[in-house]
This record gives sequence, structure tokens and C-alpha cells, in this order.
Amino acid sequence: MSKLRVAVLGAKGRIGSEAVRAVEAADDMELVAALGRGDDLGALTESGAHVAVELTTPDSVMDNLDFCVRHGIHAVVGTTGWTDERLATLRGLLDASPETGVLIAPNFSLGAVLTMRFAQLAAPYFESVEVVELHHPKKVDAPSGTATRTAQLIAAARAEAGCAPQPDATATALPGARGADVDGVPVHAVRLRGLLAHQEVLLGGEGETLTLRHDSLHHSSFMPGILLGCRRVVSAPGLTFGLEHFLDVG
Ligand SMILES: NC(=O)C1=CN([C@@H]2O[C@H](COP(=O)(O)OP(=O)(O)OC[C@H]3O[C@@H](n4cnc5c(N)ncnc54)[C@H](O)[C@@H]3O)[C@@H](O)[C@H]2O)C=CC1
Ligand SMILES: O=C(O)C1=N[C@H](C(=O)O)C[C@H](O)C1
Repeated sequence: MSKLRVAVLGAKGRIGSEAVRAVEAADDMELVAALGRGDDLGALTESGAHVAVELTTPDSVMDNLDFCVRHGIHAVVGTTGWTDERLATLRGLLDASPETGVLIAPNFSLGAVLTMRFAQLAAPYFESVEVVELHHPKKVDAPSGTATRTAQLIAAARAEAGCAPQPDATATALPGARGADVDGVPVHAVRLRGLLAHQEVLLGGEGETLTLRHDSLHHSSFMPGILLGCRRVVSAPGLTFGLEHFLDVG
């Protein structure tokens, strides 16, 4: 059987360099291009890439996806910075290239995907929910894409269940003390030397709390999800948001 031809964008970065090794080690894949900032995207078409793994920066991802989708190259995207406006732009590109698939995964690790699912399930049953994400200090965006997505899923689950707004008597606060407000869910971002990628979802009810915690201790935690994304995106035209759609975690 012919191998899946995979390119990595952001190939010298922290996760991109790990993805290069993972693709090289996969029996059913061939690494056909490994591009860094400033490299010519023409290498993607010249190398005949079927899938581009996009692991760059929020300021680069849209131009890279514009190129990929216009050339019918499927994409597996881990880069953060997704806004409604960016998603609408991407959907417009995909409408013009209906056979192309793009997977955006706020987090490729199985544990993080499950944490989001568990948080969604638990959120309607507790009065209070807050998200704390903790990352290495070289991370350029806050809150993390994972925490933002987690909070959005929590808020949607609570809205659907008709939950009341969260109790919070705060009358005075230093700016930022109560975190960022993501659809009514407070999200707090910690940056600490020694950490990689971690998240806690704190849920509180009458006389009890529940804490969901996930820790990515090494970039290898993201690799099975990236490889799965590459294998599945080629037969999933359009936009898929969240790795859970390629996993049976319902
Ligand atoms: N979805 C997930 O599971 C994960 C997502 N990430 C996200 O992936 C992104 C990258 O994270 P890190 O590797 O830690 O950052 P990094 O800064 O180590 O790597 C980014 C790399 O992309 C390169 N780059 C920038 N523009 C480029 C372009 N136009 N073409 C090719 N290369 C370009 C940079 O020079 C750098 O080498 C971030 O948005 C991060 O949040 C990181 C880990 C897991
Ligand atoms: O920058 C990182 O490191 C990570 N970024 C993603 C995010 O913002 O959620 C995924 C993971 O947390 C690692």
C-alpha cells in the first residue's frame, strides 16, 4: 500500500520537531517536507504532500492554511489562536475546495481530549466551574487553546442545561485577578519554568468539589493524536474542530 505523504510546518519548533520524528517513525507515512519560518511553501506541492501538519505560530497559521487548502493539501493543525473570524475565513477557503479536509485540534493528547469531555459532562451539576491552565514560560498565547475550548464546552453544556450564572461576590479586584472570562467561565493562566502543558478544571457544589487534572509531561503525548489526525483527515472533507470527532469518546 502506498504511504501517506506528510509535510510538517514549524519543523524546528518544540512540537514540530517531535512531529517530524513521529512521522519518520510511522510505517504508513513518508515525511516529504519539513519547513521552518521563511521556507518556500512551494515545497509542499513539489513534494506531493497529501497532508501538512501545521505547528507554527498564530501569526503564520492562516497564510499556511490558505496555501494548503488552495492547493488541495489536507491539514492537521495544532497551532492556537482560533477566533470565530479566523474559522469563518477558513470555512470560506474550504467551501472553494470541497474535497480538502482540515482538522484543528486544540489538543492532540488523549488525556486532554478526555478531560474536556469529562468537564462537559460534569459542568451542569456544579454551581461553580473555573479552569486553570499551566504551561512552560515560552508559550506565546494565553489562555491556552485547550483552556479556551474547555471553557467554551463547559459554558455550552451549562447553557443547554439552563444553569444559573456562577456565584461570585467579587466587588473589587486587581485587573486579571479573576482570570479571563471565556463565555462566563473564569480561565486562569500560569507560566512556570519546569512545566510543559497542564490543566485543571475545578468544579464546586454544596459541600463538595471535583477537580479534573491533566498533565502532558512530554511532547510525545501529542504524537498519537497527530498521526491519527493525518490518517483520518484525508477522508474527512471540510473543517473538523477537535480530535474527539476522530475518537470514540462520546
Ligand atoms: N494542539 C496541540 O496539541 C498542541 C499545540 N501546540 C501549539 O503549537 C504551536 C507551536 O508550539 P511550539 O512548538 O511550542 O512553538 P515553537 O515556537 O517552539 O515552534 C513554532 C515554530 O514554527 C516556526 N514557524 C513560524 N512561522 C512559520 C511559518 N510561516 N512556516 C514554517 N514555520 C514557521 C517557528 O520558527 C518555530 O520554529 C503553538 O500554537 C502551540 O500552542 C503545542 C503543543 C501541542
Ligand atoms: O503551547 C503549548 O505548549 C501547547 N499549546 C496548546 C494549547 O494552547 O492548548 C496545547 C497544549 O496545551 C500545549
